Amino acid sequence: ANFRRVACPDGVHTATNEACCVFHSLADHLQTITFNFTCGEDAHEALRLTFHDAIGFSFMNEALGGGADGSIMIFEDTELMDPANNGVDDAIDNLRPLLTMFDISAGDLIQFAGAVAVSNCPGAPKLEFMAGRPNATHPAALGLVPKPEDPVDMIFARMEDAGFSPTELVGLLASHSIARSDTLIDNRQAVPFDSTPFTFDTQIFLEVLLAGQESQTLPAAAGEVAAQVPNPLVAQGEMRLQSDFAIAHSTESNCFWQSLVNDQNNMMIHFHDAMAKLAVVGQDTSKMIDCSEAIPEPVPPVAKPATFPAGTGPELLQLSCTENIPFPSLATDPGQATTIPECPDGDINLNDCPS
Ligand code: HEM
Ligand SMILES: [Ca+2]
Ligand SMILES: [Mn+2]
Repeated sequence: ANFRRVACPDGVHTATNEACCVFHSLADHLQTITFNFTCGEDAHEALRLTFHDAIGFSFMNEALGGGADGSIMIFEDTELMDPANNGVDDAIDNLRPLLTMFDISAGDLIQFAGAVAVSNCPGAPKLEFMAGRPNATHPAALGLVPKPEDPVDMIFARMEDAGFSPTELVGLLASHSIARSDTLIDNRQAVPFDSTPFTFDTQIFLEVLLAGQESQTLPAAAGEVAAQVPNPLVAQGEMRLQSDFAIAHSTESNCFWQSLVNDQNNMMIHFHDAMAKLAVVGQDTSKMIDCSEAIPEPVPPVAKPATFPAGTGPELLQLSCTENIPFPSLATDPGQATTIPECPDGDINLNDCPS
């Protein structure tokens, strides 16, 4: 191992490899300006963007896309015609100015920003970052990004064609622990997928297993199935993606999904490993340089086991795994139905979030 560090041109940082210097500076900018060291909306959307760029790849036909190559930013006008990419324009708009401020490719920017973003979320693992993605020369074909209303076998086939098993997909879906929809429900923003959208915890794996009671619209929106944690008067309840529900119950993935409930450590490992793969889809890693050192140390997990949200309980569990795996015994949060915070600081009114 090379233990010498080089002094970076910015006069502030040192790096194991000169090629990593720019990422140390970029991390500072992302943290202080773009994300404000917070696991908020902009961080969530930056993480989502890593997937929507990288999944534009097909082993069956490599002409369809270059994977994690920045094409979604470089050819935004084309790729955003795919309805599966609804909403990713916000992340692209946030990040695009950095392309002119830092000497980096669009693909590197997207994957690096996602890895820095998630470090702000309590309980996220420290992700890897390999530098050196050449800029995309053509857009990815439309139709490569899974949609929540797609049949689960179609989703698995699409993921397999990009190199991911059902287990790896479940690992990636830990991301839906810090996720809210802006586009699926008419006239609604930031509808959360679990009761703790600013904490990278296993609540998503638990709450998707609870019997549905209420959808956000009647009938449910395309890609939505009813969720258990309802809309209290003061704020909005959560929604379930049809795809998360189907993946939680498919025989290909249901036992693994269920096993992640209250297993923070295993969730972190599987998310870490699958993200390492996702970040280099379509890339020749032998030509890349490991700049993981530029990723900030993540905020540690909150020391709280998974719990049934207030007003729910084990009687609502729908378990389809037929292997004899005991389900963890979990407490139920006390009090009236859970009110899900809308801001990272715990405020329940989206209009009051610090920007
Ligand atoms: C079967 C595959 C997947 C489907 C169908 C899916 C679908 C969706 C949908 C419909 C939304 C809401 C977008 C909106 O309305 O604003 C969303 C949000 C999100 N997804 Fe996924 N997703 C999938 C996999 C992934 C993966 C692999 C990642 C990981 C990198 C990811 C990360 C996120 C994040 C972080 C958000 C939240 C964005 C925000 O809060 O603004 N998703 N996903
Ligand atoms: Ca969560
Ligand atoms: Mn959003």
